[in-house]
Amino acid sequence: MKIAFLGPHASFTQLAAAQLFPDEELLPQVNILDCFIAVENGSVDMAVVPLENSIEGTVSMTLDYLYKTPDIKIMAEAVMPIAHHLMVHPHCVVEKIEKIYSHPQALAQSFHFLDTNYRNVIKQDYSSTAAAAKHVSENPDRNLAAVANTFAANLYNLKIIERNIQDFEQNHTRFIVISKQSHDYSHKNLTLLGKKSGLLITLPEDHAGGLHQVLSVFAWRKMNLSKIESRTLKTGLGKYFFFINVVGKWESTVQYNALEELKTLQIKVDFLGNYSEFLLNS
Ligand SMILES: O=C(O)C(=O)Cc1ccccc1
Repeated sequence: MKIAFLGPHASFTQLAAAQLFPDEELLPQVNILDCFIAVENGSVDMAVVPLENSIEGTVSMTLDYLYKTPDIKIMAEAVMPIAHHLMVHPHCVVEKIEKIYSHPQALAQSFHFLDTNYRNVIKQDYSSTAAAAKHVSENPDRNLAAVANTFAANLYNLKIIERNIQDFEQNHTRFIVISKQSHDYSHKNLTLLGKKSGLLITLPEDHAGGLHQVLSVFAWRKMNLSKIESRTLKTGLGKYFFFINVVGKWESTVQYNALEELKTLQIKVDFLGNYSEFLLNS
């Protein structure tokens, strides 16, 4: 099987993909959109992309493309502890660092550290932490730094000058496996954290109690929600869709009835699947 991931090699997403798919062909993509395109056009069977971080919140690009591609479903979810390190080329003069590159989520997760210690240094968004590390390694004549993981430091021959720079000790990222097939993915060697289902909800129009109606469909069936996130529809200010996670594996008739009730209320539902959540190593 072919599995796309947000690359290049040694990105956090690759570390997740390698644990989820140790025996499959992993194909690095330049950005999250390319992961979705590869699944959409069938050049890969699945892709692994980041969905949410415990410090910085949702990866909005992933949520947006899940919404835009209703035939792409979630097959599994995996949670991985994240540690960020500041790294430079061995020739770098640390006192003269002019720019720090990383994925926007990594820069945000290390914001206070970087703001305190490198206040006057430009922070530059890059497509991934590993791409930032690669860029630093390819520009040895400039005094650049990257925020990335130890695998990237080793692969791109960079020197770690500050370890564990994330602002909070507890730092976890949730990755999802996306595919055009919706069956539940299982993995016998990974720790199973639980089962859940995912839905994207769009209300027909803005009216009093609209969201309450949606929530009541789950509430009276005692379906416990573990996440509800609103995201702009990009059709004007104040217009949103909702990403919802329901905890546990639900009896199919209960789930079917809940989805039917939402449709009766003229609520647009994209059911993303029933899937397992795994714990990964850092
Ligand atoms: O940039 C990476 O390496 C990624 O895989 C995305 C990401 C960024 C920061 C924390 C977790 C995942």
